[in-house]
Amino acid sequence: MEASSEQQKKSENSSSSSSSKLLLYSYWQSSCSWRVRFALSLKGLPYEYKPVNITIGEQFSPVADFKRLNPLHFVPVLVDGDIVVSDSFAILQYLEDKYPQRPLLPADTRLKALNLQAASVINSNIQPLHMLSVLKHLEEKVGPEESLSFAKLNIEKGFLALEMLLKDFASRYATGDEVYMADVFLAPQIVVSTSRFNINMSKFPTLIRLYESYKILPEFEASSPERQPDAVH
Ligand SMILES: N[C@@H](CCC(=O)N[C@@H](CS)C(=O)NCC(=O)O)C(=O)O
Repeated sequence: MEASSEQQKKSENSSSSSSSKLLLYSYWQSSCSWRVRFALSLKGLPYEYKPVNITIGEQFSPVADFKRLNPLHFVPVLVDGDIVVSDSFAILQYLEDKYPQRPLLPADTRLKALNLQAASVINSNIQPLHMLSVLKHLEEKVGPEESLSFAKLNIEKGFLALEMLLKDFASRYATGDEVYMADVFLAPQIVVSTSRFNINMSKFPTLIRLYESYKILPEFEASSPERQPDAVH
């Protein structure tokens, strides 16, 4: 009896979140949002797009009450029924557990660790050092030139680490011939670094080569900033 009521509860829980449409709070130019859009697209999961314009402070709007979704006021946020997950790293792990189709992590433990490490370098040691609020703060306190050189220095440092980490494993994609989490983090980061921060990629031959593979992936193209409903052309 107990087992069956437990099973029923489990199936109610999963159906309550799997029957409702996924919602993604996103900003078209946000690389962190792009990672999630890319992952959703790879997994073939439809979702409703909820735009949050972080350049005009919509993430702080008391009307939208965004802090209830993410107390840090950052995009992306994924809502799956009554489950709310923020931070692209956590969101990708959540998607991996809940929607295992087209895995974002390989079964091989070494390659899995490498994917997590590469994603973490971008999530912890590159993007947070060039994010909007950090650069705005530096611009005000130290100046626009210093703020830009701080961002560039940290992107290059992170890319150098990724180049070293991946060069012996990369094939068509970062850790072999399948697209995994490292790629999902790396592809948008390369675009943002070159287009917004003018990073010269010649020092990173492995990353340049990987980008050639990303460019032609339909899931990457479909999740690109220009293809989003809030894009300004
Ligand atoms: N580690 C977080 C970082 C989130 C983050 O920094 N989001 C940026 C956009 S990529 C943001 O919302 N910035 C708004 C701000 O800086 O105020 C994630 O991967 O989701």
